[in-house]
Amino acid sequence: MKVIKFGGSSLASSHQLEKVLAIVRADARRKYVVVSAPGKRFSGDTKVTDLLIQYARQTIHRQDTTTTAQTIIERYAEIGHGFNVADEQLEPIFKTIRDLPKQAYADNTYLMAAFKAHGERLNAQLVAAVFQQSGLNARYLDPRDAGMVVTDVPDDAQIIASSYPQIERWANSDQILVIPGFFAYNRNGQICTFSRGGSDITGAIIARGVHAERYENFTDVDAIYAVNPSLVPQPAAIPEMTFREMRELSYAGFSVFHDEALIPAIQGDITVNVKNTNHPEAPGTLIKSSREPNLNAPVTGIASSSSFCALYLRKYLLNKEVGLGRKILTILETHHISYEHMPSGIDDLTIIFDEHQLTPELEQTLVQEISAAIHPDEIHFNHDYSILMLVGENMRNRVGIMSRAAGALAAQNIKLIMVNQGASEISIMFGIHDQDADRAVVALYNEFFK
Ligand SMILES: Nc1ncnc2c1ncn2[C@@H]1O[C@H](COP(=O)(O)OP(=O)(O)O)[C@@H](O)[C@H]1O
Ligand SMILES: N[C@@H](CC(=O)OP(=O)(O)O)C(=O)O
Repeated sequence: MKVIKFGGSSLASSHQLEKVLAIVRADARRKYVVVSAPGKRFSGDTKVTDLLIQYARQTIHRQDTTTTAQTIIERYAEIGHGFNVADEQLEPIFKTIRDLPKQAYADNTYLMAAFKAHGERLNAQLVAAVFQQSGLNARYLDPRDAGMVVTDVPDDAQIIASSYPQIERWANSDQILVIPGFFAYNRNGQICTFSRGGSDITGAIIARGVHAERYENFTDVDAIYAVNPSLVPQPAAIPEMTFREMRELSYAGFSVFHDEALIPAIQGDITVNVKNTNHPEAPGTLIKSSREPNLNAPVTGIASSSSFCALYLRKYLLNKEVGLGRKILTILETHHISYEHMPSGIDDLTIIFDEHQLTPELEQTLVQEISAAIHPDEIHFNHDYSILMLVGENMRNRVGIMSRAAGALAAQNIKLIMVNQGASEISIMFGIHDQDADRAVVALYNEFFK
C-alpha cells in the first residue's frame, strides 16, 4: 500500500487533475491519496490557501468579501466543470465557502485556521467526487474520522502520538481514501492547521499510521535538485538521500519537502519518493534511512535561507563568567523563544534566531533584559543574516571540504560572518550577508558539481 500526496501545483486545474487521476489508476497500491488546496496555475497566480487567508482577514476586519469568495468558488468550479461534476454536488462546496464567515469560532486564530483548512477540505471532497465519477472506488476521509488529533496551536499544530493506533485502523483499505492535507482537529474538535506547506506532514502521518510501503510525494519537479532550480538552470538531480540530509536541506530552504514531514517518515522508516505529476515516469528522488556511500560525491545539496537574525553580544572575560548562559536562556524561555544556533568566541557570543519569532518590540525587550542580567560591553541585533548550508553524508569521510568551500566563497569575495560544523559532520553552515546568499549557493554548486 502506498500513500500518495499531491501538492497544490498538481491540483491547480482540471487539466492537472486529469494527470492525478492517471497516476492513481496506474498503480493499484496507491490507496491513500492526500491532497493540498488548488495551487498556482501559472507564475503570478494566487494559491487558494492565500485567497482563503485574504478572505479570513477581510472577515475579521468586516470588509467586503464578495469578490474574494467568488474567486475561490471559481477555482473549484473550473475543476468540477472540467469533469462534468453535477451542480448538485458542487453547490454544497460553494455554499460552504460562502458560509465560512457565518460559522462560530473561538477567536480569530481559530477562524483563520478554519478558513485555511477549507482549501484542502473542499478540494479533497471534490477530488473524491471526480474519482467516483471516473469509476474509481473512492471516498472522502476526514482527518477526524481518520483518527488524527493535533495539539491546540491553530496555525502550527503537531500530531499527538496516540493518533497512530487510530490511523492504523485504516490499514489495508480496499477503497481509495481521499484525505485532505494540512489540517486536523484538536482535542476540543477545533480545526488547527500545520505550518504552511503542511500537507506533506499529513501524508507522512498517514503513511506511518497505515504502515505504507512507500510515501510518494508528487510535485512539479522531476527530482529534488542539488540546489534550488531557480538559482541554477537544470541543476544536478539527487537520486537518493538520507532523512538527515533532507532535514538539513529543508531547514535551509529546500521548500520542496516540509522538514516536519520527515518525523513520521523516520519514525515509521517509510521511504519517501518525491516525483513529478507532469512527468510521472521520471524516478524522482528517494529519501530513506541510509544509502550507499559515494566518496566521489561528498556534497549532496546546497541551500540558503534568509529567515534568520542574530543577537551579537560581547563582554570581556565572558568565558569565565559562571551562569551567563543560563541567565540568557532563562530570558529566552520566559518569552517562549527558541534559538537556532549559538556559536561563541572567548569574549563574545552570537545567538541565531528564526526571524519569524521576533518583533521589533520583542527584540528591544530582549536587549534590555539581557543587558540588565549580564551587563555586556556590546549587544545588538543583526538582520542582514543568511545561513548557507553544505550538506552530505559523505563529507564526513573526506578531507578538505571546508577548505574548498571557503576558497570558492573567497574567490567570489563573499564574507563569512560565522562558520559552524554540526557534530554529525554531515553539514557545514556559514553565516553570510543576505545580499551574498544566491551568489554563495552558485559558487558552492560550481565548486562541487561542475
Ligand atoms: N532543491 C530543490 N529541488 C527541487 N525543487 C526545489 C528545490 N528548492 C526549492 N524547490 C522548489 O520547490 C517547488 C515544489 O514545491 P512546492 O511549491 O511546495 O510544490 P507543491 O505545489 O507540489 O506542494 C519547485 O517547483 C521548486 O521551485
Ligand atoms: N495549501 C497549504 C498546504 C500545502 O501543503 O500546500 P502545497 O502542497 O501546495 O505546498 C499551503 O499552501 O501552505
